[in-house]
Amino acid sequence: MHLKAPEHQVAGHIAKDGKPGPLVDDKGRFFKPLQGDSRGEIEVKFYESFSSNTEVPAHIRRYFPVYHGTQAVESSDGAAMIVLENLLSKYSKPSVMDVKMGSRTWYPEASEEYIQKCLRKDARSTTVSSGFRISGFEVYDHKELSFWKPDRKLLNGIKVDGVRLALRKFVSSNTLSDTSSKPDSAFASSVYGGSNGILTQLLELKTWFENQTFYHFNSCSILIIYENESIQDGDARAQVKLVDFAHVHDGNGVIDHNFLGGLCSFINFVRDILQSSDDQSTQD
Ligand SMILES: O=P(O)(O)O[C@@H]1[C@@H](OP(=O)(O)O)[C@H](OP(=O)(O)O)[C@H](O)[C@H](OP(=O)(O)O)[C@H]1OP(=O)(O)O
Ligand SMILES: Nc1ncnc2c1ncn2[C@@H]1O[C@H](COP(=O)(O)OP(=O)(O)O)[C@@H](O)[C@H]1O
Repeated sequence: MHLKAPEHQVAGHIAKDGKPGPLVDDKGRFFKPLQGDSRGEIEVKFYESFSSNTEVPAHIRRYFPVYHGTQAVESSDGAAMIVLENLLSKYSKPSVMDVKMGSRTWYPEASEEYIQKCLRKDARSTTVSSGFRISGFEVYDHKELSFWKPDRKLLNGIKVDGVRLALRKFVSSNTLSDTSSKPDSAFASSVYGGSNGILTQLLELKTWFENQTFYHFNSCSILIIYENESIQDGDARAQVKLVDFAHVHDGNGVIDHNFLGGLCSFINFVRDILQSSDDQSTQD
């Protein structure tokens, strides 16, 4: 089995200091190392529960990676990994964004030290103010014919205006590394809009989150993906997926207000960008 590091990982842990990072194979699978601190255990428990939960409707299940169990990976010194569907295996030039949901990324059961660390990051980013933060993104630049990724440390400190700009850049075709050029939002309507677009998918997820009380998705991310190879022919292949369940807890019959609030806020940002790009094209 030939495994390699994923080409388009936009956030999260990577192989460092002797610790394994995620890997992908050529059969469409993504291997995520089981993290210590009970995180790996929690994530496996979530996937096992979710996979067998017959009350999750099929149209919601499609927003989650398919789970293929766990496996010791020889080429990674026998490290235990969670085997998932590689969400990008069918994309050739994907643009990808990771949005960490919720106005708090900590939860009362965590250690005081961990809570303080999360609180600092939440306050410095738009987590507290807007209910989500952009953890990372990568976008294909159609002028430069290459991928562009903003610096993660800079991205962690952006405020509301920075989020609006990032969401525009994510759907723009012009030179993105040039800070003086205004993002053209050329693909806003094909990616964010339409009956298969990001907004429609987010709204479908929101309807489920308004009712589901099985899980509390602490510190979980939404991945947004689209294909640049076909976007200029109007085929965006836009997808919303949920990832990172290392801090999911039982919902115990209570709505996940933290995730739901962040999702509503994120929907408003996306809707505003769609609205302003519609207004712009009417003026042109
Ligand atoms: O260790 P750090 O400071 O890089 O923090 C990780 C975060 O990176 P950040 O700097 O916030 O972008 C990282 O955030 P991203 O997934 O990169 O958005 C995770 O929150 C990670 O925790 P976990 O995988 O959810 O358990 C975080 O790891 P822990 O701090 O929970 O170990
Ligand atoms: N199933 C998947 N398929 C493809 N890419 C993925 C998948 N899961 C995660 N990723 C990529 O890896 C990144 C980190 O994943 P995540 O589960 O959040 O790891 P961590 O727990 O280290 O934060 C995501 O931002 C995304 O780029």
